[in-house]
Amino acid sequence: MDTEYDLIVIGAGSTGENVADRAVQGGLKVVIVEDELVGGECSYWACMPSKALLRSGEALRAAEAVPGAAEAVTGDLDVAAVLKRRDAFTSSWDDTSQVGWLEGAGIDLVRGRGRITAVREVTVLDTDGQERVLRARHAVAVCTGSEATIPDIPGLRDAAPWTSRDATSVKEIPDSLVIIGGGVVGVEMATAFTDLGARVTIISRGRLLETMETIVGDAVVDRLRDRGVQVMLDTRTTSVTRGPAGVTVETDTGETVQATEVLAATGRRARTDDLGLAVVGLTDGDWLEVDDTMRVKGIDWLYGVGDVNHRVLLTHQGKYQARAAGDVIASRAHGTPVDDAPWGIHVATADHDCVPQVVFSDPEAASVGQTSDVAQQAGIRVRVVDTPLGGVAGAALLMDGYEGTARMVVDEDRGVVVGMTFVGPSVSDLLHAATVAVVGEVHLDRLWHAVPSYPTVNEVWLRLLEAYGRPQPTP
Ligand SMILES: Cc1cc2nc3c(=O)[nH]c(=O)nc-3n(C[C@H](O)[C@H](O)[C@H](O)COP(=O)(O)OP(=O)(O)OC[C@H]3O[C@@H](n4cnc5c(N)ncnc54)[C@H](O)[C@@H]3O)c2cc1C
Ligand SMILES: NC(=O)c1ccc[n+]([C@@H]2O[C@H](COP(=O)([O-])OP(=O)(O)OC[C@H]3O[C@@H](n4cnc5c(N)ncnc54)[C@H](O)[C@@H]3O)[C@@H](O)[C@H]2O)c1
Repeated sequence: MDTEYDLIVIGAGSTGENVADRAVQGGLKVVIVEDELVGGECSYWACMPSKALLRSGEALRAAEAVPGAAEAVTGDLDVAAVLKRRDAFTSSWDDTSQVGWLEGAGIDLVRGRGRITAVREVTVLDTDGQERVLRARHAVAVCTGSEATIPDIPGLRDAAPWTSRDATSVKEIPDSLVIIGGGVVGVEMATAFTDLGARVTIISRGRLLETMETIVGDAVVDRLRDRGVQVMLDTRTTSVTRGPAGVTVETDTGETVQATEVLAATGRRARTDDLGLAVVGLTDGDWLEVDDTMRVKGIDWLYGVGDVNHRVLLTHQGKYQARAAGDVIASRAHGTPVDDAPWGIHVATADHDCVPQVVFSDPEAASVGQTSDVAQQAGIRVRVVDTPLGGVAGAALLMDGYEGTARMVVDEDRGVVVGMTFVGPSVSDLLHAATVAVVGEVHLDRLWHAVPSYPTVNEVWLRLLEAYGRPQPTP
């Protein structure tokens, strides 16, 4: 195999695959280095298995809320079938098909642990202890992602805590699960393991889903409690001990929780510990600080793309960055013009204020852009418009007793939507229209002409515009 390439990509997760693909399409010779499974976290331990664990419960609840279908539901979830479907989505942790995709895309693969050992040089240590030195003519792209943190809570590390990987690859559902952390992983896994029959406690040091509008956390807390989950807010975990019967978790409110397993869902750290960053004057273990073309600040041949740059820890946003990075690496290699002005083809401008995200909780939450608080802190003159989703004909048809809320955040000076949040069943399908409105900075006057189809839940757009009020021509 060759040892010299135009571009070396370290990490074949969804981001690395896309950087490599775009660079090959741009005419570069590219190798990708992967230590575990081609496809990375999203395919095997994150998005896909977690959503597979959640989907069956969601489908069951949807059927139960529609008379006629509800009568046909005669039992509980079939847990074995749910896990089998999850295994199908992870290809039982076998990456053969994704390796086939790399081959088809013209990307060379080297398996092993990559480490930067000199300028534009990566040394790969394979599982047999053999080293191979690869050299890049133009660039190295670090796409090594992130991993779960285990917080410094007394006793937690010794209590064999689960991380998200253990939760999403679970083979046997524990009787009970205590989750530390009220972010996205905590909330989604509380939902999934409740669906799958575990008794769940979630301990959050603040609210749930704190980075979203408060309407989201409030709705999710109510629903989790309705479904028997013990939700402990504003509560710190002070110690964890494991005994023969499971774990005992102590908190600063004096409450104690006993459970079979404990899941640490307290965020992520960069996977850069053993990457040779010190060789190029950076600090091992740090996130990579990059510009909008994903180039590491101060090093013209090094790029950091996806989770590892800590801009936005989401698959779709990593892939978006990857399209910009793969294209700009090719342009810089060929000496062709670089379009790095805001919203140019070689930058990931949307990372700053236009990020869409769906949380697959019960009820679902979907948001894009700035929350009202963030917009206000940014100095925007904000008007917030809330409307209930249940009053929309499409929502009433979707299920009996539909409850949800939509919140529109308007920049009053520019007359555009800068943020949108939906919380309610199946709201993920409403999100992309909001993303287009926010990214496109579509003026509210023009949005009145974007007519939502009747009777779909999208009619909530009309309700929001009516609540905001239609500007009238001046006499
Ligand atoms: C439980 C969970 C659920 C999630 N659900 C969603 C979701 O529904 N939607 C969404 O958008 N996002 C979701 N995310 C976030 C998403 O998983 C990440 O944003 C995404 O996987 C990041 O992709 P990446 O390519 O940057 O990193 P990764 O997918 O982590 O890929 C990095 C790759 O680099 C490899 N690697 C690391 N170091 C080296 C090295 N030195 N040498 C060689 N190879 C190396 C790793 O083995 C890995 O394959 C979820 C995250 C979690 C934890
Ligand atoms: N549907 C999705 O898009 C999806 C699903 C899961 C994960 N993800 C992504 O994966 C990333 C990781 O998710 P996550 O939930 O682990 O992180 P997160 O940042 O969303 O939430 C972490 C939670 O842990 C709490 N926390 C942090 N340190 C703590 C400590 N020492 N003690 C107690 N609590 C502590 C935080 O207050 C927060 O509530 C997120 O950035 C998210 O975007 C996305």
